[in-house]
Amino acid sequence: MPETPEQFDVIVLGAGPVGENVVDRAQRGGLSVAVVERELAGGECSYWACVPSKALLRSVDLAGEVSRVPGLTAGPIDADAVLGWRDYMVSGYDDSGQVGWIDSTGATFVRGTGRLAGPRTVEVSTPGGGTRTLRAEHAVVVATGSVPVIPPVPGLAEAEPWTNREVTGMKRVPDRLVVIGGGVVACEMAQAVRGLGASEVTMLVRGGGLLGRVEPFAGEMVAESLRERGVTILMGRNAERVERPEPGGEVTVHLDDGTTLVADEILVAAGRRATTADIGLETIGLDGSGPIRVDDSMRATAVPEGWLYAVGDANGRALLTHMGKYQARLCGDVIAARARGKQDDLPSMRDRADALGAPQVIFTDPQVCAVGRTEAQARADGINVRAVEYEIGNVSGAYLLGDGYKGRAKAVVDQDRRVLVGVTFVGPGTAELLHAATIAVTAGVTLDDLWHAVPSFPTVSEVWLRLLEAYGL
Ligand SMILES: Cc1cc2nc3c(=O)[nH]c(=O)nc-3n(C[C@H](O)[C@H](O)[C@H](O)COP(=O)(O)OP(=O)(O)OC[C@H]3O[C@@H](n4cnc5c(N)ncnc54)[C@H](O)[C@@H]3O)c2cc1C
Ligand SMILES: NC(=O)c1ccc[n+]([C@@H]2O[C@H](COP(=O)([O-])OP(=O)(O)OC[C@H]3O[C@@H](n4cnc5c(N)ncnc54)[C@H](O)[C@@H]3O)[C@@H](O)[C@H]2O)c1
Repeated sequence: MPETPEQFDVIVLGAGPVGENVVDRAQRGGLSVAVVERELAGGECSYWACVPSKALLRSVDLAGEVSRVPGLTAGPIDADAVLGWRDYMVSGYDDSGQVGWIDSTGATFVRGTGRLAGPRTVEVSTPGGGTRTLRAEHAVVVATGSVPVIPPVPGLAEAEPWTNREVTGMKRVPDRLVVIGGGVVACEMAQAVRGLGASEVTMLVRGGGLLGRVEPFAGEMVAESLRERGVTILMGRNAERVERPEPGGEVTVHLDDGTTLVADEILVAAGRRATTADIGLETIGLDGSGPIRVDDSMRATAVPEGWLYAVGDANGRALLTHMGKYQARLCGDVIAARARGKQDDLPSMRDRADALGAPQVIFTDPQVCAVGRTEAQARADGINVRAVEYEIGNVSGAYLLGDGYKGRAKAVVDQDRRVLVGVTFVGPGTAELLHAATIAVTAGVTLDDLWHAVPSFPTVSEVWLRLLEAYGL
């Protein structure tokens, strides 16, 4: 006899940071929620991405800062201690704290791999080999995140390359590392591995620059800094073939210019794809070949009756934890409102931030902090643009931070509305400047109003004043 499905108002597939936030908001909205997780509650972000990568970078970043301050010398970094700090920050890869938090919300945590089995139904294969069938009265929310893309280079998959999981979880620092990619993961991890003691780190960058989605000068400044730290960056170079005859032994990478590199490990940081291929989307007429398209309330556009939602990396809007969590908050609220027949289109219930351009901090030294559009994007969008730039090192607050401070700021202005549509800061210690820019871009604060937001002397924030002056105020 088929078992009776367990009934919930909402089923969330995936308990990463994004799924957890849907749980929180839907529970607060008075709905019963089940959340299904096949690995660790907390997701990629907590154990193999944001948290461990920033834990590994912290001492490297601080050593760079100390080296710029006269009278201080950074001692050698104790890599084992840093790896221990990383283990602490990921709670020893134990999710009992996060599961305890989910329990405390009143939601039902279900450990296992979930798959859609027709409309509103999720089948969970549990670790003990059993199956549980869950049925949602109101909504199923896909929050399954993303997985790394392994390019189809002959021999690469067989060489068991490192991905974000192995590099953030490394037990010891490899002496020689080859990195495929020039994006965010590649830059942050090249800096960490080199800073923690690798003697050779070589990046293979298929295009002509690093960090393709931000202003070009940001990639150039990060490239210069990585080179100064001893990282080799091969621009326009591709791996053609990879060999690792002995599992765990040396890796040989054959490049497209006929040369070879030999390393202890090879890290693939070539982008990610949404985890949608194996979650049963075909049972509801979707193909699972990419991110799930959603409207601004996170509802899947291709599903009749509107019971399927997708948030975070799974919808492909912005592969960033804070953006996924923002989507999750509004998604949980929208589902609760719709379930109760309440107004579901309050201003807080639609995604505006992704279209404006998600804020992002890249934790290299220099940090790269950007929100809104780049100048090129703004022009392509038909905005009447004028961009201004300023060397952050000329601001008193920056040069007081240490000798040879290098940084640059750029503001992209919509001349017709006299508002900022994009801001980029590149420089040490600029991460905390970004939120002011995010507020200005999101709220459409005019330059004439910004003029009255007086930055304190001597802080790096005085760069705001200099940008306005560069524009002509
Ligand atoms: C190295 C690295 C560093 C990063 N650093 C930052 C950073 O500093 N700041 C930032 O904002 N972003 C960062 N990111 C991006 C960030 O990690 C992601 O945007 C974020 O994790 C997305 O959250 P999510 O909940 O959508 O997905 P995930 O964190 O991937 O969680 C999805 C969860 O769903 C589960 N799941 C998947 N399929 C199923 C299934 N069928 N059944 C049950 N459970 C399932 C998974 O096990 C996982 O726990 C980084 C990414 C990487 C790779
Ligand atoms: N600090 C942060 O906010 C942070 C940190 C790490 C990751 N993330 C997020 O995680 C996501 C994934 O990061 P990522 O670095 O893997 O992706 P990415 O999209 O930033 O960079 C991918 C890189 O791989 C290269 N590439 C793609 N296919 C290739 C191929 N076949 N051969 C060689 N090179 C190839 C691209 O040219 C690019 O340089 C990003 O979207 C990012 O937003 C964020």
